[in-house]
Amino acid sequence: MTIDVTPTEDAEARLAALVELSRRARALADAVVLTDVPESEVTAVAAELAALTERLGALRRESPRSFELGPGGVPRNVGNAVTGSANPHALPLVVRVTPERTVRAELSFRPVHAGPPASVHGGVSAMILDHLLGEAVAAAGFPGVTGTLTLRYRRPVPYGEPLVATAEYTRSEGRKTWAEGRIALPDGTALAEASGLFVTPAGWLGRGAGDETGSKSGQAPVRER
Ligand SMILES: CCCCCCCCCCCC(=O)SCCNC(=O)CCNC(=O)[C@H](O)C(C)(C)COP(=O)(O)OP(=O)(O)OC[C@H]1O[C@@H](n2cnc3c(N)ncnc32)[C@H](O)[C@@H]1OP(=O)(O)O
Repeated sequence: MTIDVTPTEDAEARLAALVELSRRARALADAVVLTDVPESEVTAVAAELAALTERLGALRRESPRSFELGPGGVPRNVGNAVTGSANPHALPLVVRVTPERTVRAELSFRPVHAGPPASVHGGVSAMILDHLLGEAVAAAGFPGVTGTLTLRYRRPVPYGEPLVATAEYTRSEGRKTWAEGRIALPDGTALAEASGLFVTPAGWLGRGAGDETGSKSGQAPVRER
């Protein structure tokens, strides 16, 4: 098979193509869980998908893309399972830091996230809240990895409807930092609430967090403790 990727290809144009591919892959996943076409058609599509998967696999990376600096030195993580625009698994969640250093994301779950009838799987909500709480501690200057995460599911979380997820730092003690967050209806009605303890790995102190190779990720440095 001919591999149509050359070393001279513009990296940003290629990333844009991967973002579009991921968007279409998400639409495909929703089509799969909703389709009612006959078995022969399902089988034919599966065969086409197998061929497409083989084409993409002709040249593989060791692992998905991780933190990197985009245009203008802005850090990004396009391969992330929650926020990665180039990861079909991601919503992708777009997280904004408010002037008060809380974090906020507008989101809408899709049919592929279904758990109980007509609502989102609790583990999917937990994944979103885990990430958002992680963003909140990072925004406060205490980036870390999740130590514990506690959820309270108040009401079924619908898919296909606009929702709002928010989170904020609450306190810090040594390398431990706590945060709280929730997924809510646009009117503020809480559907799922989370609290979490994040631990800053000792190796992150004194440099950009989440960067195993140094501070070039551009992430906020860890705050003095
Ligand atoms: C700009 C872009 C932003 C980007 C922002 C991106 C946000 C991403 C958010 C995603 C977050 C994830 O999913 S992270 C992935 C899921 N989490 C993980 O994979 C973590 C795996 N676990 C580990 O790596 C480790 O166990 C650590 C780092 C958590 C802890 O190891 P350690 O550093 O050796 O910790 P250790 O010295 O034993 O303990 C330090 C202190 O923390 C406490 N401690 C340690 N672990 C725990 C725990 N699980 N639950 C409670 N407490 C704990 C200890 O009791 C101790 O308290 P004391 O005695 O001092 O009082």
